[in-house]
Amino acid sequence: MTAADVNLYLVGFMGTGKTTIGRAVAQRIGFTLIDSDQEIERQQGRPITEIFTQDGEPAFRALERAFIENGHPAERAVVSCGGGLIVPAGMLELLQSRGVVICLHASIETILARTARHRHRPLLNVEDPDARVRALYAQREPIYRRAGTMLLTDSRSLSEITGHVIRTWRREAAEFVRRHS
Ligand SMILES: Nc1ncnc2c1ncn2[C@@H]1O[C@H](COP(=O)(O)OP(=O)(O)OP(=O)(O)O)[C@@H](O)[C@H]1O
Ligand SMILES: O=C(O)C1=C[C@@H](O)[C@@H](O)[C@H](O)C1
Ligand SMILES: [Mg+2]
Repeated sequence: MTAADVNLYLVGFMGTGKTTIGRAVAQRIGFTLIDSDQEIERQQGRPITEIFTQDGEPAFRALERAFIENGHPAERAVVSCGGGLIVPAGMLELLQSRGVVICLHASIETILARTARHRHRPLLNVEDPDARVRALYAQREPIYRRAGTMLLTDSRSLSEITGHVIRTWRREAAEFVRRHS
């Protein structure tokens, strides 16, 4: 594999911009964009909220693992990962064995603002979504912090973040190929 073909995995908390940035990055570098949430919904023929209510969160996490293990291309893909995909043990290491992992970060205030208007995130369909976001953010921060290069997205334009992600991916893809050759 050459560095120009190495997959890019975008991880991070809900609302950090993985889907939005993933789309822009894939377009710029000519890769296929795959959003794990959208792909799982397509395979299952039902929205994530329904998977959570009908089968429970552990069933959804198993679908995420199957998607990473054998449900996406091994090369030339930008994979926008669901916000909790790297939380279960072993998932981060699995991603790191397949390509470059970049974590998008945002402050809690920014996340609250970006997630406030949406109802498609089952974990936030509760009486007090702000409290839920704060609790999950605190619980997961240590996991995101060790998930590869972390890029801050607060008050940065989409094009600035996209450029930064692409430069980081280029540098780390070269290292990835060196390590795996
Ligand atoms: N840098 C940014 N500046 C302003 N708005 C942004 C930025 N990044 C993302 N947004 C907005 O925040 C919202 C959430 O973004 P997006 O859906 O890409 O996040 P996500 O990380 O994919 O979330 P999830 O984990 O729930 O899938 C969208 O409305 C998007 O337009
Ligand atoms: O942070 C999470 O656990 C989630 C984030 C979304 O991308 C979806 O994968 C789902 O709503 C769960
Ligand atoms: Mg998304």
